[in-house]
Amino acid sequence: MFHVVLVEPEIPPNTGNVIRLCANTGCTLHLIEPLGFSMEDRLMRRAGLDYHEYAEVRRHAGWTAFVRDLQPDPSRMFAMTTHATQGVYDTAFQPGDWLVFGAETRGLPPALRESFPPAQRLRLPMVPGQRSLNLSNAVAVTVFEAWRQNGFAQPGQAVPPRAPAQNLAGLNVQAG
Ligand SMILES: C[S@@+](CC[C@H](N)C(=O)[O-])C[C@H]1O[C@@H](n2cnc3c(N)ncnc32)[C@H](O)[C@@H]1O
Repeated sequence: MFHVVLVEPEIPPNTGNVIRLCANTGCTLHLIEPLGFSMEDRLMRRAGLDYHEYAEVRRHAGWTAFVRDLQPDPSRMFAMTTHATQGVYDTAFQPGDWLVFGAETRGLPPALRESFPPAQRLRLPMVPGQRSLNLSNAVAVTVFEAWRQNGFAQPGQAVPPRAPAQNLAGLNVQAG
């Protein structure tokens, strides 16, 4: 459905959780090296519960190699960062979009982050004073918002038309 891109992830269970999430939601996972662990790491495998057999996981030697080899459409790539003003919930996602996440302790490298147009740098809301979400949680809520917008379409299935959103009083409101 979507491409999830983890740039230089560091903590094995986070990547394991994301492998499982990608299997659950039909996303392709791209891991941008260097990784902070071995793919054989026990904690990563336990979190992934061998879901890597069900998720497509591709490794890339670095960001440059990733872009060169896959040539993702730059207009459909989104950098997930706390250094953004555009909200995930104000963005319209399409099947095949590329959702790019930074490393646990460092986030996205500033030069890479700044290479995305401001409208494609997206932030998840947090209450004031919070630094960031856990990486695998950030991936999960972003993928589910993007998937929700696309009617939870299944692989090989056309995207169902969006039903009008309803407010709490049950009145139709304009879909955002
Ligand atoms: C644990 S966070 C990185 C924290 C890092 N110290 C920083 O300041 O960016 C790991 C990744 O999760 C994603 N993330 C976490 N919280 C986020 C938020 N509120 N909005 C958007 N992305 C977020 C980003 O891709 C981030 O690079």
